[in-house]
Amino acid sequence: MNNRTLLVALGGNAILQPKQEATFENQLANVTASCRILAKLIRMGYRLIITHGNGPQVGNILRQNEEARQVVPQMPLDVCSAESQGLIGYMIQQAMRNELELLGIDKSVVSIVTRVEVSSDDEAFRNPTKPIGAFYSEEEAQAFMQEKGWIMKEDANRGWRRVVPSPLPLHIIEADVIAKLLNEDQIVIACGGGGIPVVRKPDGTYRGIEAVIDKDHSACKLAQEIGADVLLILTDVDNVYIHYGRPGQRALTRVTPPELERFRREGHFSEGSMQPKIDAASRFADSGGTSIICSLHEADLALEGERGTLIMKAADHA
Ligand SMILES: Nc1ncnc2c1ncn2[C@@H]1O[C@H](COP(=O)(O)OP(=O)(O)O)[C@@H](O)[C@H]1O
Ligand SMILES: NC(=O)OP(=O)(O)O
Repeated sequence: MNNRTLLVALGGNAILQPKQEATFENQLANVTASCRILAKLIRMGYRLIITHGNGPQVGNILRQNEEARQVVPQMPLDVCSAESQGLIGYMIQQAMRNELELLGIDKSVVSIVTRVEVSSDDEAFRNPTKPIGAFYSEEEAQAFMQEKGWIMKEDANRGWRRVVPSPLPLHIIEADVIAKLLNEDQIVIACGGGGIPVVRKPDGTYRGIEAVIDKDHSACKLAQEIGADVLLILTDVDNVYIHYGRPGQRALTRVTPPELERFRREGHFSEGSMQPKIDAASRFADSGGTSIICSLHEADLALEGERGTLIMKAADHA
């Protein structure tokens, strides 16, 4: 048995695949399958903190609010993020507890509504880049931009999506309580959807701000603040690749942050998908931790060093 602390960042596909309708049933089925895999890691003896994306969900909650605003008051985007933490946290909490029950493991699972400090001066507020909600065709996107004033961009050749500001996380406000729960052997779901963005006022109080933080960036920050051993970024590809999807494609198995930086400059990683994972993994490795990017389905093998892309500082590779 080992007692290492894993911060698991669950990718969007673990909750909703791009072509699926965003029904509760579809999402719960995906989350249940994902929790079956995560439960194996708990059986292997790892202590787990789970964080997750919320792009499709927070976009849909925002749209529900906008469409229903003649009937019920509209909530701001930070509140929509909080709602998405509850929605997804509930699904993971229920599915994970059920999977543990089936394995005869008596551990409780708890979701924390997590606030994350950002700067109101972050340049992201002038340049929205974070895709949320559903995918649309170019014609639909043009109509939304004209009629509703949305800012929309093409997302990795999969269609057009609305984009919102995505500032960098500065501090996980609930980090202390997350660490305490972990020490009490609880499985903690935290920083969902990158956390609820808030800014600190001069008097030390906080207020929410309308944005969606990238979950990979917050996962790295939380992993650093609670002293996790491994940042495990689970997605739908088995490795990070160079020349991805092109002739000469090659899987990276062990790599250092400076090597990744060289590959980034050569243009190997897509901005809206792999790049935030690379940034988060490199930053965590630079601060002395181990990062792994791998397929959700191979998480256990990746932790044994048999699959996935391992990112560590150069000296640790020796
Ligand atoms: N160099 C690369 N190596 C591997 N995958 C890449 C690369 N560049 C872009 N990708 C894309 O990144 C995707 C994973 O990112 P994303 O869709 O944001 O995942 P998630 O929703 O799981 O966080 C993969 O499906 C792949 O298409
Ligand atoms: N907040 C966030 O990064 O969500 P996705 O991973 O779903 O884009």
